[in-house]
Amino acid sequence: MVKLLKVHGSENTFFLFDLTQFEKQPSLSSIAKLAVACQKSANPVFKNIDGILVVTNSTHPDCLGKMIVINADGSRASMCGNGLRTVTRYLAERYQKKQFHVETDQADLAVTSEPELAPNVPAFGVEIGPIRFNQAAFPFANLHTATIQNQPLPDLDHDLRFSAIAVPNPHLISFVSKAVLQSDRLEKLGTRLNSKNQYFPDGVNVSFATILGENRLFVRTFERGVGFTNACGTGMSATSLAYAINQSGGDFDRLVTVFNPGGMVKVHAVCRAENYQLQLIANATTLGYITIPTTALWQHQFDQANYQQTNEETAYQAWVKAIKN
Ligand SMILES: N[C@@H](CCC[C@H](N)C(=O)O)C(=O)O
Repeated sequence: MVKLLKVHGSENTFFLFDLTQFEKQPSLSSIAKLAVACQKSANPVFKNIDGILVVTNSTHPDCLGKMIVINADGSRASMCGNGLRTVTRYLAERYQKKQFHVETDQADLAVTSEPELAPNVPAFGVEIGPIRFNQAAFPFANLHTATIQNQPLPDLDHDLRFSAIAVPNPHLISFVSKAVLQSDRLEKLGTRLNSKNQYFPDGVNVSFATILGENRLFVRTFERGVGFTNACGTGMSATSLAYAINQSGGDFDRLVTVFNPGGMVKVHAVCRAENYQLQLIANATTLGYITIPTTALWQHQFDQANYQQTNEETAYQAWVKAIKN
C-alpha cells in the first residue's frame, strides 16, 4: 500500500510523496507520468493538483530531508515556495523540530515553524533562493538586455514594464493596473512564453501584480508546467523583491503582505549591501491522506484509492474569509 498526503499552501495544491516508504525507490520519470495521469483523472481527489512534491532523505548536514518538485505536466522545477512549507510541516512533525534545513535542487534552505494563522491553520516560514538576475539563470534570449529590471520589453508587450528574477526557478513580473489584471493579457503572455518561443526557451512563470497600498500586493501567476494557479510562492516572493527594489533606493527590510486567489502570504524581503534574502511565511494545510495499492498507483487506477479528509480546510477557509473582511 502507498501513502500520499494531499496538501496546500495558499490553495496551491500538491501530493506530498514520501519515497522513504519504499524499499526500492520509484524513478522520477514514473512520478512525472503519475503527475500527468492525475490531470487526466476524473477522480476529484486526483485531478487539478498543481504538482507532486517528492520527499527523500538528505545526506546534507542540518537537512531533515530533500524536496524534488514535479509540475502538473511532469516537468521538473528547481523550487516551489508553497510546496516547501508543506514539506517543512511534514518533516517538522515527523522529527519534532521547529528549525532546520531542507535540501532543494540548488540550495539547502532554512525553514521554521511559525505561530498558527488561526486555530487549526498551521504556518511555516521558508527561505527562498538562491536569487539570481543574470540571463543564464532563466535562461532568456533575444530581448537585447543582460538583466530585466523594471523595463519595457517591446518584443513581449507594447506598454508593460517587466522584471525578471530567478529564485532559482524563473519569474517574469509586471506591476499592472486592475484593468490589465482582469484582462486576458496574463493568460496570453503566459501561454506564449510557455509554448515554443525564442525568448524563454525553458518557459517562465509569469506574474502580474497590483499594488494595494504600502507593502500590500495582489499577485496572480501563470505558472510554467501548470497554467493559472491559485498561488505561486516563489512568484509572490520574487514579486515582493521586485516591489522592494523598485520602491527603495538603498537598504531595505520589508514585510510585504501578498494577497492571491487562494489566500494571503507574508514575504520578508531584505537587502544588505546588495545581498538579497527572502523568507515566505504562510499556511501549510493537510487536506487529507490517501492510501492506494502500489500496483493501482503505478497503473493510474485511482478509483482504488481511499481518501481520508482532515478538517483543516474548513479552518483555512474561515481564515480566508476573515482576512478579506
Ligand atoms: N507553485 C510553485 C512553483 C512551482 C514551480 C513552477 N511551476 C516552475 O516550473 O518553476 C511555488 O509555490 O513556488
